[in-house]
Amino acid sequence: MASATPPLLLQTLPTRSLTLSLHAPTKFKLKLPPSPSPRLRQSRPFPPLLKRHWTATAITSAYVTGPASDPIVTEPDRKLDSTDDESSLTEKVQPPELIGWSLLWSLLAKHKVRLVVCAFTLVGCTSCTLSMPIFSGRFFEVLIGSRPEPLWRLLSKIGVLYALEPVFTVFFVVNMNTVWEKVMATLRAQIFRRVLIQKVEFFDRYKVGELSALLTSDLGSVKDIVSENISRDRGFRAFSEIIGTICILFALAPQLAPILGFLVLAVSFSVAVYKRSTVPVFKAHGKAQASISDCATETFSAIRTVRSFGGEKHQMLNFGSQVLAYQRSGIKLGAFKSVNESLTRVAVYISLLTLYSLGGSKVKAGLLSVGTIASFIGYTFTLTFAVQGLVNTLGDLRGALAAIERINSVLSGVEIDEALAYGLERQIQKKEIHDEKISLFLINGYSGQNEVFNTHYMSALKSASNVCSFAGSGDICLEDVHFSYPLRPEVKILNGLNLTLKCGTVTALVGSSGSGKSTIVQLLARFYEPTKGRITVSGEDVRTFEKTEWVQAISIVNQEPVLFSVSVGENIAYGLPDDNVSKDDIIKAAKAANAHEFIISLPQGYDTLVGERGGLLSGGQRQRIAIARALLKNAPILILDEATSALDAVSERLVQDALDQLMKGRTTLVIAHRLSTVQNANQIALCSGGRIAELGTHLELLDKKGQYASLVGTQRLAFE
Ligand SMILES: Nc1ncnc2c1ncn2[C@@H]1O[C@H](COP(=O)(O)OP(=O)(O)OP(=O)(O)O)[C@@H](O)[C@H]1O
Repeated sequence: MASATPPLLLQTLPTRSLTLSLHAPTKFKLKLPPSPSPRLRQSRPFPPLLKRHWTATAITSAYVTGPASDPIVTEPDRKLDSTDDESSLTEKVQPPELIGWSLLWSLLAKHKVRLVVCAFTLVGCTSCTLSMPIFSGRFFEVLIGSRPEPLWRLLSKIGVLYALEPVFTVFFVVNMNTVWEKVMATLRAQIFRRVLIQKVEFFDRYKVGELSALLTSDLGSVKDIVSENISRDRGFRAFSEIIGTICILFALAPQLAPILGFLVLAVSFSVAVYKRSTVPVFKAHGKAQASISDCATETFSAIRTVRSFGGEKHQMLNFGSQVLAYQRSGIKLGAFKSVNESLTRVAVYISLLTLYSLGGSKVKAGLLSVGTIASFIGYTFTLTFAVQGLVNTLGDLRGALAAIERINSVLSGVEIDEALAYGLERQIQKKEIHDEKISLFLINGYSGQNEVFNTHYMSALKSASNVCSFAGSGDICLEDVHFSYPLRPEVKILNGLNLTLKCGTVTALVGSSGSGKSTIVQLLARFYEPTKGRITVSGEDVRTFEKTEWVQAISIVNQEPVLFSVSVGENIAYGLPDDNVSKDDIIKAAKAANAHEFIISLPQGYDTLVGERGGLLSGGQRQRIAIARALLKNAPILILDEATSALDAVSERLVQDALDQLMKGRTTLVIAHRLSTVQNANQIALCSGGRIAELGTHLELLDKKGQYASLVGTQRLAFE
């Protein structure tokens, strides 16, 4: 039976510092804080039972301290220390942001050499650009004879400028773009990973379209801030041209420069203020676009349902209304943009007119040379375009900041599944450092991603290698399990449920619809954690195992198995995603699952693509591939959640044979609506009112004449 003592290592540690062999052969050194709080030892077993809030400690006490990823605990965990102190738990602290300055800085810092080249070439191309109007002025002076310089010499200088500017530009653009693409690739990977490690309720809360938009449109806005602002008159170039031009204007004609400078500032200021006032319109347009994408995703992913209900017209009307909303906001946006454009132009013409009248009179009075005024005209244009460009860049920057805010608000870290994140971190740290795909998910020297893993909690985890041996040799017990779904905390689904799944035997779970059968499966799979009580395997609380390791001990075959849109062979090999699975093993599993015959009759055999979610295969074929996948995985715990209920008689027989093969020697939980499946189980548990109301064999429960007997009686047809 389960041990009543919470297995948190910290609670039983006799000394302040000791070495634990948790992950043989690696020894983990666990340093305890100088004065462990007495409350720490009395604290409840696991943080997930607590109402978790981010604290400053969560940010500073990073779990992973280096590439070797040995969990060295260096600081007391205030979350555990304060478990009895509800007031400190309810203290609201801003969770860590995914995209912040420190992350961006650490990503950019990896490309110092390229950034230095960018800075150098930026200065080079800006200098060339800013020298051009001066040479244009000199050109006019040479033409009218006021400058005693040979034309060929001047032209050759201009030629050198014209040659250098594009060369500097190429180096600037290529390096800047490369740096940003690399930063974006890492950010994209980090966002994907952050979504992946969220708790399951996070996926209940957000739509798939909303989440994929973070990686596409939102990150696209962040990418554009450099990609779309790398050309001349945008971004850094525009900024450096503005500064350079103003300096040159003051040097050339201090009497004219203040007026022009003031005008240009007025232009930029008015445009910027005006553009800022259009932010809500831009946002509404972005939202309308996202709704279109949501509607299309939902329609196409449910195309069979749409078709079966003749829902095309309904979906068209729905899509049409989204398109019209997008169109309306686009037209509104166009009006704002046109006003923007003309405002800028009006301001430019005012600048030129001022220059012509003031500058012209000064030239006539002999206070300015013709060459200088010609240069001024050039600088006026340079300045105008640069200001416009910079304002556009600021607009893009605003969009990018809004996108970052959106990404951060969705992925701010409060719903991270720490037990999963911890295991995943260890897995990817273990991978070859040279693996480029994996290195995208690791940021050397940046600890911001890792600080979320609670040090004490994680250092109490059991050895990964034990999971399957524990699960294969002992019973699984649900002890006084209470549970409510996080999105509906007020509705109690399980209410002190106790159930023992005896090692190597089959337990059938029955009960009316909505009684919580699938919920039990989700708890066993650790998609959710009990709100009270615990689940043990061989007496060990399952929370002492890393989630990534726990999933190795459990196979689930659902009514609607999901296949990936890769080949049949790859789908079966997904049972062991980390290893190189031999074709022989795949075939062996397929044969045991009664799938080999139909697979070899497919056009490309095991290399046949199965289509999106396995849509190119029949339900029974999909099911047998899922069983082959589970057979290959060879997990000691098996859960069959109505695995045959969607099949016809022939398919069911084939699948049932495969399942019988799969169940051999495993601790199995079966949820089924068919009596034939249920009555052969070693024990039958009837779930009702959030508890196990009846437990026994088929005959025992029939004799009891309780709920099971009436279920069999009243639903005999459904059962048979
Ligand atoms: N993700 C979720 N969030 C909130 N409530 C949920 C969620 N999933 C299920 N529920 C609710 O939990 C209750 C139990 O659902 P569950 O799927 O476990 O029942 P079940 O016994 O498996 O039913 P069935 O036999 O119809 O599959 C239901 O009232 C359901 O509405």
